[in-house]
Amino acid sequence: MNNVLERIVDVTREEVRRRRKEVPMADLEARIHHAHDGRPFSEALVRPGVSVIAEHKRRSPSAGEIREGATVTEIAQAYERGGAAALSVLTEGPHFGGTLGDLEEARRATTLPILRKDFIVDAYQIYEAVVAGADAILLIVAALDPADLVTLHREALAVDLDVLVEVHDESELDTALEVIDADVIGINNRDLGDFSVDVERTYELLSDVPAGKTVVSESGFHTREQVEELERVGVDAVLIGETLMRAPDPEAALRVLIGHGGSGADDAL
Ligand SMILES: O=P(O)(O)OC[C@@H](O)[C@@H](O)c1c[nH]c2ccccc12
Repeated sequence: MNNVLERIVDVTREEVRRRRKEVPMADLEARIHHAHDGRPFSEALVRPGVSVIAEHKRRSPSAGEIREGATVTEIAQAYERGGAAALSVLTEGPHFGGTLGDLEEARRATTLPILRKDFIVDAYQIYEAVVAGADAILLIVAALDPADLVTLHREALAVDLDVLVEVHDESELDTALEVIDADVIGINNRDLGDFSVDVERTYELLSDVPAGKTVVSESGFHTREQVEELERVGVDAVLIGETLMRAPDPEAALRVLIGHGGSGADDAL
């Protein structure tokens, strides 16, 4: 594992230990039975064209503060009106400024399926996700050893969550396929070791993904042309955060990226 990711994972484990003391796992388990009905996440990604998973992201280690002042409700509703297929809500606190409360708020504000975007290393976080109203979680292959990947994947499916399995290179893709036979594969164009971005990463790995898998390209997208290129090569969905969060009008920006912007709408980006 590499440095930035390693540090975030260490901090996450500490945070989970602290939260576990406040709300014991058994309490969360009891609350799962009263959790909301799920919304179909994976299904939303395989509609015709490239589906957009629009992300709520306040700040990041690479970009610093991205957008201040806007509420989750405003952003999530703008994404829904703009045509997002699903939402991603970053709930990691120390590095991304997110909370589980953000996810709860997004759930109340829209009808879209929601991905809990976080560094999931413990089953406790999966239970939290369900109780907060998530329909899917992210598992990052680079952050987990194979045994933990198997356990967490199984736990998530057992509580009816879909799982987006994130890879960044060929060996991680092999792990995702061989160890858990992942259905939904996220190719992250950003290296979580140094936060450098190269959207070519998606094209390099795509040919190694077997037919029948759902592919999501993640990170670094700014233009309609880039999204069109993904569509041409058969990528199912794209995960976009920063470009939408920085846009003066996130709804208009999303329309442009999806191709529903109309003439002269490029200014929205
Ligand atoms: O803001 P961008 O470049 O559009 O990227 C969104 C998303 O892919 C990115 O936030 C992300 C992908 N995988 C992650 C894992 C943890 C935290 C964040 C991420």
